[in-house]
Amino acid sequence: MGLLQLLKSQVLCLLIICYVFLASGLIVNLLQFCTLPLWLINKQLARKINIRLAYCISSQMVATLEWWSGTECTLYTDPKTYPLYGKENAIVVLNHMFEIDFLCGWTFCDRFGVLGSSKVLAKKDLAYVPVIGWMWYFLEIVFCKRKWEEDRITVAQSLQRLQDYPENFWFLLYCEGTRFTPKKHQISMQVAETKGLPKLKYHLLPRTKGFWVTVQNLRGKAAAVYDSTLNFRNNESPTLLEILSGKKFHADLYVRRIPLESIPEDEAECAAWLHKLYQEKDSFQEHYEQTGRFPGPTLSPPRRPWSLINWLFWSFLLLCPLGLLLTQLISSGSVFTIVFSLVVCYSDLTTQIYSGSSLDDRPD
Ligand SMILES: CC/C=C\C/C=C\C/C=C\C/C=C\C/C=C\C/C=C\CCC(=O)SCCNC(=O)CCNC(=O)[C@H](O)C(C)(C)COP(=O)(O)OP(=O)(O)OC[C@H]1O[C@@H](n2cnc3c(N)ncnc32)[C@H](O)[C@@H]1OP(=O)(O)O
Ligand SMILES: CCCCCCCCCCCCCCCCCC(=O)OC[C@@H](O)COP(=O)(O)O
Repeated sequence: MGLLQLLKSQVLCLLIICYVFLASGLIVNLLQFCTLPLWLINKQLARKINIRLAYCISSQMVATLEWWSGTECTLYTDPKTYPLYGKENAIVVLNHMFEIDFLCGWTFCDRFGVLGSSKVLAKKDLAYVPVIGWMWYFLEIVFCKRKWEEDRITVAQSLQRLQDYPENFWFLLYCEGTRFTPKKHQISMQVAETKGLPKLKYHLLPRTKGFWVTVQNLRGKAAAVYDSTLNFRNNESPTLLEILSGKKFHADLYVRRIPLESIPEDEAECAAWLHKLYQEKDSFQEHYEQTGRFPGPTLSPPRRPWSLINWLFWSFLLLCPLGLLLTQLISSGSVFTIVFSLVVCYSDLTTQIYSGSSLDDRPD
């Protein structure tokens, strides 16, 4: 482990990153709350302001992936459709296998200039999470209770509201509905069997209702479905904690652009279409497993400096007063200072001693 890597893996760094994220996030949430009266006067302006405010939060997580951990992202896609990305509204269908798959999605959103406005069909519980959930409320994120009797009305209504959305967005749909685990896979393949559907090896059986309602309600607004399949090199499954500790990974994303008009309108036909799509996605994963790459040409859309600039701005704004406070406390020699310093040093030390990486790095 290099010196820089060792520095990045310190608990103190993690605490600083989380402090900046939470403090800035709550400030942004407050600013978003202040835009409430504007929604009554000028809705489109309120939406545009909220897109920029949301960028302040989500781009910090993108910055940790791109600039702090240095994770690289390669896109496998048709060069003919590449110029359309970010220039049109799209429904993104992504496999849900990794803890940080949403973060890789955000990274691509940033690279194509749609990070602030991008949306997801998210479970309702996430709406109550401070910072991210509250930010989503002002971004008009679509929430579902995973109770179709209720969702069929509320999800459709939320999607209809996006018809006059003023900026381009990508709408993310995890059709599997939950993250892949062997247990969930086993159950969903039992469902596949009872429905007479072919088995999937790398995906859960997709839930078709959310896809159908999304496609139907975004017709005329979204131009295409981006069928996206994500994987990490060397069979790795990165965690958020590893990213925050500065560990580097390499993500590969395979994207196919499918015009929305080519998707059937009838619910049953649309469901059959989605099942076929997941069988194709499964074959792409099989290809990746066999060859270590997805089919087709690769492109590497460059990371942009804005996420880093935003992160540095908030860090400067929030760490300067904290630094001044700590300097004052240290010069006063209070009991709090000593106890706080000891706790931080102790936790750093124990992490170093017990973490697998430091043990692995010892000479034989
Ligand atoms: C160029 C670059 C391109 C791309 C870049 C990539 C991405 C970037 C894009 C945007 C990023 C933006 C934001 C991302 C940020 C963060 C995201 C983070 C978090 C969100 C994650 C979530 O919250 S996921 C959970 C919520 N979402 C979903 O659940 C969606 C899928 N679900 C549905 O669609 C459901 O149908 C529903 C929710 C609408 C309703 O659910 P309900 O449970 O009521 O109904 P079902 O669908 O289950 O209907 C019952 C039918 O299901 C069958 N069944 C039963 N058991 C199973 C099983 N185990 N598996 C499959 N099917 C099952 C049952 O038999 C019923 O069958 P029917 O024949 O009657 O339909
Ligand atoms: C700068 C960075 C600092 C970060 C420090 C703080 C970390 C805060 C992290 C907030 C991340 C919020 C993004 C939420 C996305 C999580 C994905 C998710 O939750 O998917 C749910 C699905 O799978 C369904 O789950 P199940 O209920 O089926 O199981």
